[in-house]
Amino acid sequence: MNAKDIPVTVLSGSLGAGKTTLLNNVLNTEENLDAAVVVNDMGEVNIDAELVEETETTDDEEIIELSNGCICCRLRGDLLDEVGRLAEERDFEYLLVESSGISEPIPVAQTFALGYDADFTPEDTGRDFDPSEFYELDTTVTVVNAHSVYENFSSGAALTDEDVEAESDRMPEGVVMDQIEFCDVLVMNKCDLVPEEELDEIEDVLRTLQPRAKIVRSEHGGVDPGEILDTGRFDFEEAQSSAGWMHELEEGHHHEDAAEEHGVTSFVYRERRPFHPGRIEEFLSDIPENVIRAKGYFWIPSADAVAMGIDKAGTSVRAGPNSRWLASLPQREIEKYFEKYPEVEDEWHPEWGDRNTKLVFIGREIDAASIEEELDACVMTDEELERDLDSYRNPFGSDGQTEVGN
Ligand SMILES: Nc1nc2c(ncn2[C@@H]2O[C@H](COP(=O)(O)OP(=O)(O)OP(=O)(O)O)[C@@H](O)[C@H]2O)c(=O)[nH]1
Repeated sequence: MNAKDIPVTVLSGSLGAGKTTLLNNVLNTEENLDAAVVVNDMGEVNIDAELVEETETTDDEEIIELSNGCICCRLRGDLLDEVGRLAEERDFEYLLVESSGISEPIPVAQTFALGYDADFTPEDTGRDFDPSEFYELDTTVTVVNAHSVYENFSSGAALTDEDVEAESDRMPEGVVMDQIEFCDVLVMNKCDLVPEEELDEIEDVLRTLQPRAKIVRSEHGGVDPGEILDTGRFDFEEAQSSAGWMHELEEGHHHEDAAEEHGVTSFVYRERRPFHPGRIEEFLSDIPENVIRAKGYFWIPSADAVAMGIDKAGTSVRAGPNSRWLASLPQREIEKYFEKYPEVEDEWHPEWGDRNTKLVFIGREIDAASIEEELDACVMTDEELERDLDSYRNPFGSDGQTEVGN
């Protein structure tokens, strides 16, 4: 193995701020980028990793998924385990870690900066591996949604730290503030959604909160890879002197799972039968407010060849064609796919093939049972399924994901 330290970039940012978009952008911009990627998602199903995988990854890239927990707490040992395994297996130039929207950035950074400590000994993972031997924390990046900063502060009043605290309560992660305060690069994403003349003000707010970071504006995560990879910006001494970092050192890692601490829960909805297009459209235009984020895909009969994706971030709900169902391809192609991914064949439905619905909901104190009930009511009845399926209207168009409702 190479003794050289691999620079690590840790991406943080609130739910839906655009971390995955930025990650994909960076992976696709630079040809032959020799990077390994760790994606951490809160839900049981790692939709983020699926979304990252959908974009073309070259053989040079490897994506590790860590699901159902957050890498700053419960999955911290797993993170160490995986990056240890990676370093043993092969050489690569960069390690990119996308933490879940609710991860506290400090413990994640500490994992790389300090390696094991008294609480996380190699014995915990049965591995004699200290990440700081092979990795060097290089850049901590926080992606913020410029639009939500704008929406919260557009009253014209002076912008204070309290405003941001208030915003982070709403967001609903008190973590947002930590994420802004603790980073080397602050990506102000979704600039396209903010009036041009407001951008400077938003940047001022962010700079007040985080004078040390380099602020980079972006639209759809379009950031030059050089801004976040191997920048050498992480400064252990300086980071250590920041209040949050000290606090974390003193507290140790016995904090609750960040998810529970902030009342954030998630659940997955799965269904084999299609949704009635009209009813699911209605559901999507009226998703309960405490659902902060919804992601995934569903099937409606009127769009037989394509899976409909949904993406809710803040008040915006987008839905529309996402990717083709395998079942719509020629049999020969399907067989080829089965050879490569036998698990897909295992789940194949005799009539519908791979068509199915998988939706992840993340929210603050969400009522999973009632959402499930509402979705169940969107599923087509036996009677409806007997009709000619092509006769159903597709309300989501054929042009990618577009805004639903209001
Ligand atoms: N208008 C606009 N939309 C954006 C921009 N960046 C990302 N989006 C959209 O915002 C939504 C959320 O983006 P993601 O990249 O999935 O966000 P994320 O931070 O990875 O989300 P989580 O993993 O759930 O925390 C998607 O629908 C993106 O297409 C942007 O700059 N402008």
